[in-house]
Amino acid sequence: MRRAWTPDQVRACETPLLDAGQGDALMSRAAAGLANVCATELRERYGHVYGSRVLALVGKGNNGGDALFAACRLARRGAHVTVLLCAGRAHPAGLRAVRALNIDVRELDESDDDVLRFLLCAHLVIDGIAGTGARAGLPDRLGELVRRWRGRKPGRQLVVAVDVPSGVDAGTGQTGGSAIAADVTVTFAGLKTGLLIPPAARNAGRVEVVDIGLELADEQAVVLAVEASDVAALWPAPEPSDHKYSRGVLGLVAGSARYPGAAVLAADAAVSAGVGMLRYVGPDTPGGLIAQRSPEVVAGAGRVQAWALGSGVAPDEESQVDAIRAALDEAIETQLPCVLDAGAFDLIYGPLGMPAILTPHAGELATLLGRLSGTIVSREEIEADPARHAKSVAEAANAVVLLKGAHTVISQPAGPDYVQGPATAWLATAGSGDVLTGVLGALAATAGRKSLPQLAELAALGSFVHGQAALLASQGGPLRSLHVAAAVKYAVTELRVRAREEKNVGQWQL
Ligand SMILES: NC(=O)C1=CN([C@@H]2O[C@H](COP(=O)(O)OP(=O)(O)OC[C@H]3O[C@@H](n4cnc5c(N)ncnc54)[C@H](O)[C@@H]3O)[C@@H](O)[C@H]2O)[C@@H](O)CC1
Ligand SMILES: Nc1ncnc2c1ncn2[C@@H]1O[C@H](COP(=O)(O)OP(=O)(O)O)[C@@H](O)[C@H]1O
Ligand SMILES: [K+]
Repeated sequence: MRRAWTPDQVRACETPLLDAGQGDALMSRAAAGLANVCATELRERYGHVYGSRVLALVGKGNNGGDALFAACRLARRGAHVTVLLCAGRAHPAGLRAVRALNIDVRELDESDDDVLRFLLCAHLVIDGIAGTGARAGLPDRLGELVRRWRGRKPGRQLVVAVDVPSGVDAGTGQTGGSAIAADVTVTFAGLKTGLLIPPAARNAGRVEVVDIGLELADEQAVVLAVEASDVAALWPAPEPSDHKYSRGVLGLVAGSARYPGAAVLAADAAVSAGVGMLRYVGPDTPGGLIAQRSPEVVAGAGRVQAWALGSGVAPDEESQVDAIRAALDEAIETQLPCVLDAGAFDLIYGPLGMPAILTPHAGELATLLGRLSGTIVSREEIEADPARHAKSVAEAANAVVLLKGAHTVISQPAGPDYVQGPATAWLATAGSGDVLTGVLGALAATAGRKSLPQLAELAALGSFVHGQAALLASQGGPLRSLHVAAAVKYAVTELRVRAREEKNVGQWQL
């Protein structure tokens, strides 16, 4: 599991060390780790550190201090370093150190063309403008220069951000008007929440963590991300004594005459994800299509351990809307977990009476937010701060909210958020959300876990595997949602086999 902590948590962890006079040692470790990553990246991209042109952008805080000490280390290894002071002042000891090495130090009072020339000619730009102490957005002139640089940036140029990309809010993940887009972010002690949360997560690039001797407690992390090594342990697997009913039956109310495909895709995905049994509730179209494609599926209502409701159900499809209502009533009575999508959102007016995962995209989240809390928010506003808006709906609906998008944000009323990064943008195609509903439904039915924190973890697991299946289906090119559904089986199998091989254990020992 990847874990992230708020800047305040990291600061609280630093304080005792700073009080004990360890500040210089922390910065020295941070700078050493940063310089090592920069050197490795330079060697990989250009073959050498010696002779490479490095530009360090330096703000007035400790983030700039890290950049200055790292710049010294690179200069000692033969790099041609230029320092650009972006805020007039800079970390005094760091500045003394670069001056002692006769490193070229410039200020932002150079002309725009000169600053742009420095930015465009460097092999490596180190972004030490601002770190965890900063707000979103860059100061006006700097922001404008960064925008112009981004528009003309050479493809091979490397940008390494110190701790967080400048211009992002290290806590909330907001980016303001302008921010640095890094290839690599070298962060200290542990990930800051803004490195996982979109839109800032897009600016971070690959994130490397440098150990500077702080101990952040795993259980206090507030943003998590499921990764490949978690799947084998978390994915519900049958015991030798299991049968189809003990494994878990999923009820699916999805699809309609207008949108039959949604039901076919969700059913296919649930079967591919290894549900004990799937019961499909709905009209002959799409019921007949499901029977043709997935003969494992049983038609008609019956006892289930979870419901997946709403994909491809239009509000005027009365019989399907009634079936969703009946399933919700049953779920409230017996506390069955439900996965709610699309057409099921129209039936949510307040806190839900059963454990549930809602799977809106940004437009659907905007509608839910309006209905549940009277807040009018546009799709764009949600995309600029998805974690906050997902949390509002999670609280108002007392449910897990999985907000779909390039990054998937999973929020719950109390407990950590999860953010799953994009696996492949080819997944942005019709029907891929219906596949996700099927995967989540299968997990809810077979995991036997229904507290909201457990459902949030399952939602993150389902989202991660959905992405892995998309990678298998895509192979770097276009994909069909139907193929993503089929690939769910292979994604789970591959990750389980890999874990078995790594642990060198037998078939039943995971
Ligand atoms: N405190 C420590 O012990 C350690 C801190 N480290 C570094 O220190 C950083 C935090 O240092 P600071 O608290 O000095 O904070 P920053 O280096 O983020 O600087 C904050 C200052 O930048 C200015 N600023 C605010 N928003 C800005 C923006 N959007 N663009 C440009 N400038 C802006 C403000 O005047 C603010 O005072 C961390 O991110 C990390 O890089 C590391 O050296 C490791 C040890
Ligand atoms: N740019 C993107 N990169 C990666 N994944 C994406 C991107 N855009 C959308 N997705 C994912 O694709 C799926 C789309 O779901 P949804 O919007 O419900 O589509 P549909 O209703 O057609 O099934 C979600 O899982 C979402 O997270
Ligand atoms: K930075």
